[in-house]
Amino acid sequence: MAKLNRRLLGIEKARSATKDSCKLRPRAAELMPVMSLFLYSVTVGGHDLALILLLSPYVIFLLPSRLLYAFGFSSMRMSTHPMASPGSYQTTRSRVSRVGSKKPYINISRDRHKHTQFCQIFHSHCVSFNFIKFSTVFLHFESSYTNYIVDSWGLLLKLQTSLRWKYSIIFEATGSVLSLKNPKVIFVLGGPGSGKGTQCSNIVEHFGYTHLSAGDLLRAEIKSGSENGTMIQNMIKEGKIVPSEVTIKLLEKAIAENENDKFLIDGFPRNEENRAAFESVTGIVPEFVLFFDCPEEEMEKRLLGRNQGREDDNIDTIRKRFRVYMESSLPVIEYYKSKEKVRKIDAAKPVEEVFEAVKALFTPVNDKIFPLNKIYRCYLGVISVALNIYGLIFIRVWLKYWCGKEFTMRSVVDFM
Ligand SMILES: Nc1ncnc2c1ncn2[C@@H]1O[C@H](COP(=O)(O)OP(=O)(O)OP(=O)(O)O)[C@@H](O)[C@H]1O
Ligand SMILES: Nc1ccn([C@H]2C[C@H](O)[C@@H](COP(=O)(O)O)O2)c(=O)n1
Repeated sequence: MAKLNRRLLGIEKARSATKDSCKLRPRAAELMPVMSLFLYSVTVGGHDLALILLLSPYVIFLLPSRLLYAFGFSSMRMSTHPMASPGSYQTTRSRVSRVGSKKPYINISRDRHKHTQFCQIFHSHCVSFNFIKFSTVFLHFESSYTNYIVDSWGLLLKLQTSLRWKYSIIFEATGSVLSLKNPKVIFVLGGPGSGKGTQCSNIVEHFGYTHLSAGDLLRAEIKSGSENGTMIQNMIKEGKIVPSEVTIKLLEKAIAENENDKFLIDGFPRNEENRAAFESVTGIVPEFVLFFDCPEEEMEKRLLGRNQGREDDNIDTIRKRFRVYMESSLPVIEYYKSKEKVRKIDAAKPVEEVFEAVKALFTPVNDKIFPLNKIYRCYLGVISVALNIYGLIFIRVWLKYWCGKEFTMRSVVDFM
């Protein structure tokens, strides 16, 4: 029970982080012109203009759904959903799927034990909400008295055990809690000792990303005394790649528990299996792959001089890691090259020079042409609103004195 509570707490945290990031969605930049037009129309422009604005597709469709989304409401339009039909469903530790179907639908996040149940859907409907679609499904469990609620965030709640059915909202996605968080992910790849960790620290400092090192997460798992600890330790000692399932679970948890939505995933994916499994489990496709290219002799020199007490920084393991890198990790880089996602950096240069090259990739094009800090951006926003209003007043005056017409939507349309 305590374990379940801890798990719930973690998911609850992920849920609030997701909601927080959603709250930021309707951007000021997006709202400003509409708000200024609206302000103008209710104060100076006349009621018919305000009415037309209120009836605009943006205000009718996008704004309410964005606001609802921001506040976590759901109900919108009902429709039928292929999944939401009576039938037999199988729940395992982390999935609910129709019996015989491989496609996972929800993250049920039950417990550590492989737990399979069979359930029957006896009522369901589907809700489409903006670009998200989820279904409300009542499940009848044939083999268990334990009932849970699974909501669209992958949240698990315990129902009264007297109830024999289960109410759940199935989020049509990849089956990961991360589907709603929709984080921005950059994979950081390169040989052992190429300087991935060093440069990630610089990126975190300058660009507000969260750094997740797959190697660090695995080492922390060993230290935590988890059941996988010994297996991970042995594999790292041998320079081998830990099974994807283990690493992905650690990454998923770290992303879900972090409030940030921008992540540098360092040292992952290390092989084709890592890559394919991560994409299919989380549904996340990287923005790009930052590839640190460095000759082996230089990497070897750096690793031998690292002095961080890492068990795998000895010449035997280093050689094994190089072999695994050439055989398993380079094909992943080739794969992303074919997708035009690789940004290659010459990592043999001194740290500062490497970071200059990295910085160029992270600096938005606008900032390169016209660097503005936040205060100047605010000024610019206020100026653009003022110009909007000024422009409208100008059109109004111009219409009245030169064309002899009142400024209504009709007169603007007639004029055009
Ligand atoms: N450009 C550089 N020039 C010289 N030394 C560097 C450079 N970048 C990093 N180093 C040093 O090389 C060592 C390895 O760097 P770092 O830990 O960043 O590599 P890594 O790619 O993250 O390694 P691993 O894959 O083993 O975790 C560190 O001691 C670091 O200080
Ligand atoms: N995706 C990954 C990342 C790392 N490992 C293991 C094997 C590596 O030798 C070790 C250290 O990683 P590093 O800190 O050098 O990035 O961790 C893995 O199995 N799978």
